[in-house]
Amino acid sequence: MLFKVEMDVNVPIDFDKDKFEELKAAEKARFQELQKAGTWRHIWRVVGQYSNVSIFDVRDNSQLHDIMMSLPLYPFMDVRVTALCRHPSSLHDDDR
Ligand SMILES: O=C(O)CC1=CCC(=O)O1
Repeated sequence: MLFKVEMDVNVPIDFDKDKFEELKAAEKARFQELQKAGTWRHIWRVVGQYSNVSIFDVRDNSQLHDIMMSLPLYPFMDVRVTALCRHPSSLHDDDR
């Protein structure tokens, strides 16, 4: 199942900088693990914002939920999830 996930990262101005760098490194490692597995298919930065738009390919809603809960930066995120399905005109067989 495919989902568009929009993540806005909001870090309190007085949050410990070293701790935040640790969380960012952990987030990057988790992202790259999921990207290699094909689960986190795409990510784009939203220009001018500490936000991204991502496409996830997961088994079901529960798997996406568990992944989101596992993200090190999750406590700082506002997240919007949109379920996607294949467009009938798509040339890509894996759009489902
Ligand atoms: O930088 C972000 O938008 C948050 C994030 C998601 C994956 C990653 O490496 O950083």
